[in-house]
Amino acid sequence: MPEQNNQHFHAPLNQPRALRIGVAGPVGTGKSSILATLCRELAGELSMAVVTNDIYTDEDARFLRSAGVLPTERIRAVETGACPHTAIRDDVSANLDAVEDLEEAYGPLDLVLVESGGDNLTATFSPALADAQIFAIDVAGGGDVARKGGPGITGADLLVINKTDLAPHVEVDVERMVADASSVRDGLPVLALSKHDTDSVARLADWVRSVLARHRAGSHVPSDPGPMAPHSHPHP
Ligand SMILES: Nc1nc2c(ncn2[C@@H]2O[C@H](COP(=O)(O)OP(=O)(O)OP(=O)(O)O)[C@@H](O)[C@H]2O)c(=O)[nH]1
Repeated sequence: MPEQNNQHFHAPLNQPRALRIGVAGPVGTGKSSILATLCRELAGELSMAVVTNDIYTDEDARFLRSAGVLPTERIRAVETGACPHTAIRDDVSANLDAVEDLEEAYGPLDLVLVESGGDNLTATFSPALADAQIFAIDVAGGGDVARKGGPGITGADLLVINKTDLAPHVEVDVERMVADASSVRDGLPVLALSKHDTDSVARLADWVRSVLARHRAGSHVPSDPGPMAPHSHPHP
């Protein structure tokens, strides 16, 4: 793990703040695992921090701290109370405070990952909180989930179809699921991912690098699929 900077930091005017990527999706689809994977892949080259949202606990933050993927003080938990949507979409102040505290304490940061509380298919981040959004569904939820639509599936900057290693056990055709998802996403990228498949993990990290490059170039929205053309990702 790289040496971490504990000094207080004020970003110079010409330096962009950290890229903020939100990760949302239904309960148990692998959001925390995606954060852990990205920290493992990218913390050697980027200065990173994480904010988790749980309804009543700080369980996701504790999972990430115990995974040892980042220094524990770079992982902050927001307890959202009853409605996880509110904290990431409507009143994002608690999350923004957490992000800004982390930038103040450990900046300059390149990347802050914000995990939403597990919810349903309608969770989306306010653009005031996240510059780009990953939405995670998984094969264990059934092959037809990708066809159900909803703002996460149709509009997230990257749709992850997770746990593809489980597909044979739950009788899901991943290629079909990717095609279904791609057809409702109007060219936005879809990634078939398994934390056990190093090629898919590398593609996930490459997507984040490409979004970061656009962020640094001053382009806010990841408007093109970058290296993740919808039909170009093999899966295990
Ligand atoms: N087989 C397999 N299991 C996975 C994969 N990714 C995550 N899991 C497992 O799925 C379960 C849920 O993963 P989490 O990362 O906790 O999911 P989450 O979306 O953060 O869960 P909530 O925060 O409770 O909504 C855990 O047992 C993970 O080990 C994967 O790629 N393959």
